[in-house]
Amino acid sequence: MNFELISEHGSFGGVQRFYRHASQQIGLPMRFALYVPPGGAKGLLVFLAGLTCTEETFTMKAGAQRRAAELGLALLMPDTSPRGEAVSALPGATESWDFGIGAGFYLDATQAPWDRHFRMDSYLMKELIPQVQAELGLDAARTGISGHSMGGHGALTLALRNPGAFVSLSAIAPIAAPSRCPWGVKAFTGYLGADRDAWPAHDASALMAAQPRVPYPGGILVDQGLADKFLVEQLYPEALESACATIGQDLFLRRHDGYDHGYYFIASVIDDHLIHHARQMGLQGR
Ligand SMILES: N[C@@H](CCC(=O)N[C@@H](CSC=O)C(=O)NCC(=O)O)C(=O)O
Repeated sequence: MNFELISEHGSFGGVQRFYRHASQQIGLPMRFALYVPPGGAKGLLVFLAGLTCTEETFTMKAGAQRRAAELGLALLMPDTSPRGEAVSALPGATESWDFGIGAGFYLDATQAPWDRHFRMDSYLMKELIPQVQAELGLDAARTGISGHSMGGHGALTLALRNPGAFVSLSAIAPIAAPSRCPWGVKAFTGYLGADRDAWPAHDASALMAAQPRVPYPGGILVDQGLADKFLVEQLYPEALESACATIGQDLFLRRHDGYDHGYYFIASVIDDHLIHHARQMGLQGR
């Protein structure tokens, strides 16, 4: 494996590792975190983090390792964008927290100068996930994807753009209709261009409404806090709800009073997401 181990830490009988590797797709070094449960992985959950996050954020703040260990789930936590001097030097890469570094939006940019390194879709789907699956001896039937906010957008869009790549799908407070919200409009304009014809292919609600068949017959789990300051302006869960209803996709959209957009909310619902994925993989849930 061409992964350089940065650190490893015992965790609930398994091991939490942090790696660096030279990414062919990104053209730069990338970091990621991988939790391997005791006894080896029976399944793999990819969790994509949100704006401003790194591979450390979900790993250190969500508290997912305890239940992952019980379920036999490995957890893969990628970074949220390319980083380094070559990226920091790009105009606009560091000026705001919702674009550029820490804000890769899990797509392949088509617009210069972003198209050179901002290739998070190809990085994940053609490079990192296949390499980690091979390392763990797992295939798509034992791989699920989830994410938070921008990462929820990433999980939904990568799953819908790549039929058969994942057996299970969930999201926490996802950006569900990026073509309609300020975060998404800014990212899509910068990375994909102002021509909106290119946007529906990266918009979860548009993708869902266009599915020729129900993509996740076991249902999709989405949790949303109602005290989330980004809910009305940025997230649009009702657009995903409507799109799922249009094609007959079961969506378990749970709205929670009193929870905001942060990691206290994620930590409060993450066990249910791990169980959802384990069940879809045919692993025994508690
Ligand atoms: N700096 C921002 C807040 C940024 C923020 O809330 N990021 C979220 C993801 S938002 C959508 O993708 C996050 O997960 N942050 C990491 C954390 O540890 O909470 C501001 O000033 O509002």
